[in-house]
Amino acid sequence: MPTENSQPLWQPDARRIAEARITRFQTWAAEHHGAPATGGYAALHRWSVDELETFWKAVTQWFDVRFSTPYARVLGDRTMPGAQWFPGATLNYAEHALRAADTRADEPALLYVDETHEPSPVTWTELRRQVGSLAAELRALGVRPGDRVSGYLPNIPQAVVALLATAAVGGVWTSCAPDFGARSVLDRFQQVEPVVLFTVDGYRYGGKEHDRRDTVAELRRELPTLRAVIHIPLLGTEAPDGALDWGALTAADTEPVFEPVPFDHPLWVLYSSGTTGLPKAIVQSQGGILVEHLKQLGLHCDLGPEDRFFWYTSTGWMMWNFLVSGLLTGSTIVLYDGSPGFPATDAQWRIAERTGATLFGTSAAYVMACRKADVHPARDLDLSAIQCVATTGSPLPPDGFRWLHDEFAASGADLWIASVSGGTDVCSCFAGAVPTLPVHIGELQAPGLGTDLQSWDPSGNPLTDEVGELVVTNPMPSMPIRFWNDPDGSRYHDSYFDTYPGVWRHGDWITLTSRGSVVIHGRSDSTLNRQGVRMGSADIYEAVERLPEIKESLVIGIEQPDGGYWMPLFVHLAPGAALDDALLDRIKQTIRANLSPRHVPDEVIEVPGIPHTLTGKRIEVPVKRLLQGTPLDKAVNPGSIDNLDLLHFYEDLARKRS
Ligand SMILES: CC(=O)CC(=O)O
Repeated sequence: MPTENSQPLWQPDARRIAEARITRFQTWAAEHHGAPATGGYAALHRWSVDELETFWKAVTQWFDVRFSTPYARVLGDRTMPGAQWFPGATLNYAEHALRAADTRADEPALLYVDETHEPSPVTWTELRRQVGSLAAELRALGVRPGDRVSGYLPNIPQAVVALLATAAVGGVWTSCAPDFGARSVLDRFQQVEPVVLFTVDGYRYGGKEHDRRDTVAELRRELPTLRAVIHIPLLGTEAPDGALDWGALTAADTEPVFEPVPFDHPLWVLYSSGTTGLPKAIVQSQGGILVEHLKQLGLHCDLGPEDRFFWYTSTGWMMWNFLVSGLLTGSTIVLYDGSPGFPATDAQWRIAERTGATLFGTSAAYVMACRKADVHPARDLDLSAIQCVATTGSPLPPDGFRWLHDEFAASGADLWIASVSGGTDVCSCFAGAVPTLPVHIGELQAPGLGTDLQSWDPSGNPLTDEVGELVVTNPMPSMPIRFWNDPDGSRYHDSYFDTYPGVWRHGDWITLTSRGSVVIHGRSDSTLNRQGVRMGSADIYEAVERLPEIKESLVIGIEQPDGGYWMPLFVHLAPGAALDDALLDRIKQTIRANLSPRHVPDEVIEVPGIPHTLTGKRIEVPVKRLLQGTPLDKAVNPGSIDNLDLLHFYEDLARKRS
């Protein structure tokens, strides 16, 4: 597999290698913890998984993690699921995120940018003051450790303040982006029963204002556990009846008080849609996220106080939480609230230029869109501060690597391209950026430290240079401590551990190459994953099948060779119905209003029927495989299908599309 690509596209120079934090960490860990001093990253990685406890102890020391109560040991129990990290320890995530306020008081912690592209700084002192004020108000409102605090907010400074204030009091943060419809938000927030809701009145996107006051009113009606609603007047409206005003709650000059919480105390709930049922409500811990993100951002992304970290994301995606954790490394983080391509495709590059971003993260799809639109960011803009362009959401296709490389090389820049992959489930990366390793086209540089990433065949044999299931054979601190709405842990177990007992199976196809790099090939199950946003097909069925004209439907998503994602919705119509423009519009409108614009399919295709298993389950994976070109006899077991003839339609469609 790796031989076609034997020459790296990029190689870090000696200065970059010597100055990288990961190099300095390795030298220090060799002196203090017995890590290998030679052998480069491969040796360090091997050590980090073989000596897992020593590695994580070293991470806490290197990053000076402040334990309020010391830990008894690093790993109490390493069984997955249920590994116990740093038992006995207490600490607080928010305290670490605000540490740079002690030394860089007047420098920006946040650079906020809206669609005017004018950056507004929030200094470390100001961020710390607002968090202090809001944390005191949350306590006064009766918020106690473990209470859930929710945000229906765009990517604005107030969202960061609310997350940190919640963490400071030991509350559990959870957020949805305001382009989510009421049903999507309620499917998430009703599971966790928040006591506080932070909300905007609306948001601006693509040059337009989107008033969300009706949705907010619906959320308030349908979330009976709310004790307080805090109104952030992004569109300038008055706080509705009974809502508190953001300005009043963040006005005091109050030092934050950080609740020392157990290492495995919940920090936040993230959501990830599976194929059925409500979105999984994934709970990650304060300590687990703290150490994983210090490792990932401080060592792999090489971020520190001199950096400006910009990742294009919304609050509904784990990359937002990852971006906020940039504060842990003392970096300034760049928050952009707006359309990725407004007023033109190059918008994100312009924001990177205006903010002096040193690490610019985006989706692989955005890179491909720029290439297609003939954008020349490095030629037309001053991007000299950028050291690294990172991508995620889907694997960066080879043409994306070449385009980025050539664009920057032509302007004399030495660009490190990091394609990274992980997921909401661990709020981090399994593989991706390593500043000291070469980059090969189409490949992630290497598995992350402390992550025993492997590719397994169905019998659990490790594969090299062959496609297999992505598995992680050791616990990672940011793996979920549990799912919120899952008292016996069965949904958590079934999501990752039912294929290979005791081993995390992620649901991606992966190749580990013999040179140590990684190729991700897309989902190995039927989860929809559109540029990193995972969606449940069941949500789409529920919305669309409310229309009387739709008898049944089936949605799949296919990763395209150019990095795009094709998400067709197949509809079997009720007798007498016709898929005309009016019905098409209503289908799209229903999905947009009930779920979100991201759920709207790329195409709606009428089909003679939806195939099922003999037990009546729609067969999404076989249809996906047929459309990816797998022959029918390999895509399905014919004996397990209720109406095999229906599959010929999808087979024909695949032929026509190829
Ligand atoms: C890091 C990631 O894997 C982000 C995503 O694509 O969900």
